[in-house]
Amino acid sequence: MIELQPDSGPPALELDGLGKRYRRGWALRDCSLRLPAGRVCALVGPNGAGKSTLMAAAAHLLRPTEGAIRVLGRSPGDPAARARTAFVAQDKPLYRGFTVAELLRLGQELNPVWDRSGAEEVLAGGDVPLSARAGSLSGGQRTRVALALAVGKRPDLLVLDEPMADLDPLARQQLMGVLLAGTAERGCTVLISSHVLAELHDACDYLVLLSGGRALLAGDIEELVDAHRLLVGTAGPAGEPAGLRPHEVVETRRSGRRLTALVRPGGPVAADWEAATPTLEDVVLAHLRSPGAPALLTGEARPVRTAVAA
Ligand SMILES: Nc1ncnc2c1ncn2[C@@H]1O[C@H](COP(=O)(O)OP(=O)(O)OP(=O)(O)O)[C@@H](O)[C@H]1O
Repeated sequence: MIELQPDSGPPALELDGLGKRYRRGWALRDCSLRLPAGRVCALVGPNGAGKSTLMAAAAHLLRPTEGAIRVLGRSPGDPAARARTAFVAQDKPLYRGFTVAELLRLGQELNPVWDRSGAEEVLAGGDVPLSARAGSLSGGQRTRVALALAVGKRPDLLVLDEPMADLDPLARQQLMGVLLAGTAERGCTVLISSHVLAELHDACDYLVLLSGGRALLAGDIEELVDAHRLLVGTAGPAGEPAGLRPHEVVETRRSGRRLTALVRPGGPVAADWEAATPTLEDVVLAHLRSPGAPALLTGEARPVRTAVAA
C-alpha cells in the first residue's frame, strides 16, 4: 500500500550550494539549507558572515555567483515570489521627500494586496506623524515606516535585516509582539537577523547560524539544542580532554583544571563528566568561538538536492 504524505508545500527558502563572490572574496560560499514555511527563523552570525548577502539574494536584490536559491518554491526573480516576499534592508531605504501618509498610499497602490490595518498597527505604538517627510524621521521612526510597508504587503515571507537596531528597548518589545502576532496568524514565514540573541530567543522557533559564508547550524531550535550536551569535568595531567573521544567536540574551555566541553554526543557520557543541557546561547556562542566545528543541519533544514533547480 502507498502511504500518502500530507502536502506541506514548498519550503519558504531553499539554498543549494549558494555562493556570492565580491571583488575581495566570497560573502557566501557553498551555503545549503532549507527554511520550512511558517517558521520564525533567527539568522545569526558574526559581522561579515554573509547574513545581509543571503537576505538580499532571497529578495532578488543580487545575483548569486554560483548555486541555487528558491523562494516559496520559485526563483527569487519570479513575479509571484517577489509579490509574496517583503524585505526590510538594514539601512531602511525610503523615498526621503515623501510623507509617511504618501508612502502608505504608495504601498497600497503598488501592491495587489494591501493590509492597511496591519500597516497602521505597526505604526501605532510609535508616535510617527503621518504628515512628516521620511527624510525628517528619526532612525526608530524610519524603522517603523519600513516595517509597516513590509507588513502591509501581507507577504508569505518576511525578510528583516537587523530591524530592531534603531529602536529603544520598549519599542523593540512592542513591535516584535505586533509583528509576530500578525505573521503567526497568517502562517507567514519570517527570517530575521540580529546580533542580540536574547531578542530573538523567545520569538523564533528556527535558527540559522552563518559563519564565513556557510551555514554552521540550521534547524528547529529545540532539535539543535537537544543535539548538544554541556560536559564539565577535570582535565587530564597534560590538559587534554579526557573521555571525550566518542563525542563530536564543538568546543572545550579550560579554567584551572576544570574543563567544559560542548559536544554532540556519540555514545554514553563517561561517569566522571557532569552532563547538562546547554542553553541556545551556549550552543550559539560555542559555535561562534569555534567556526571550524562540523556543521549541523537538523532534519527539515537539510536540502533535498533534487528539489532545487539551478
Ligand atoms: N556590495 C559589496 N561589495 C563588496 N563586498 C561586499 C558587499 N556586500 C558585502 N560584502 C562583503 O561580503 C561579506 C559579507 O557581508 P554581509 O554584509 O553579508 O555580512 P553580514 O553577516 O550581514 O555582516 P553584519 O553583521 O556586519 O551586518 C563581508 O566580507 C563584506 O565585506
